[in-house]
Amino acid sequence: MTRFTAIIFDLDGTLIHSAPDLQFAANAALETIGRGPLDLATVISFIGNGVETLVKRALAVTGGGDDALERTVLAVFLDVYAENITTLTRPYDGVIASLETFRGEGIKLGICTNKPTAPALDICARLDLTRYFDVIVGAEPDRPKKPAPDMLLACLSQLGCPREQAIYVGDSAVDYQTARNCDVTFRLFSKGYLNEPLPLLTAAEQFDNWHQNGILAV
Ligand SMILES: O=C(O)COP(=O)(O)O
Ligand SMILES: [Mg+2]
Repeated sequence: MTRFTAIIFDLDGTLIHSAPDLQFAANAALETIGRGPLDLATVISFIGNGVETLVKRALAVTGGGDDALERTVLAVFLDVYAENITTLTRPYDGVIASLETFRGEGIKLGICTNKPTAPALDICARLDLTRYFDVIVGAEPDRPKKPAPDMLLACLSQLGCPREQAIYVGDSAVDYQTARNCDVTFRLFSKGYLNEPLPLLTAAEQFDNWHQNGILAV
């Protein structure tokens, strides 16, 4: 029997392919200040550190911008995103079946995402994911984002799970570092939005297909 009793997942690029809706909102926000659109690969390379960073990076590559412009563009981005949050966003193939399997095995499930809490909850509700999770922790203004340990520790505490019994599954260097900062076992979904190289992971520490539930292998 496995020693793991809880699995906590990152959201964007791990459970869901959300980049096309994030790209739409980013480009709509850029358009309001006369900036041209970004392609999908560029937007994907900006995902993982939260929406503020995504907007900051989008402004930086289209001509720059100060804090006031960042705030203005972020507000438009969030408004547009709220209206188009699951237009194109879908769970990766095999995610639902995996969640069903984990629940069937009595494993506690959580989400720990740098996406703000409101859109994270909205997406889960619209994609019928909410029912699988005991806790969903999103970014809050007064809490340090990943890779700071705070969010993942909050998730563990709400699950009542000791850190040595948990796995954190993510798609990015931010997620890897978060798990390390919490001393939690990490598994990489390698077909998400990895945009920085990671230290060498063994084959058992990563997977590229949700139809293989190998992430629970020790
Ligand atoms: O909002 C982001 O930048 C990333 O969100 P994630 O933590 O779910 O990958
Ligand atoms: Mg991610």
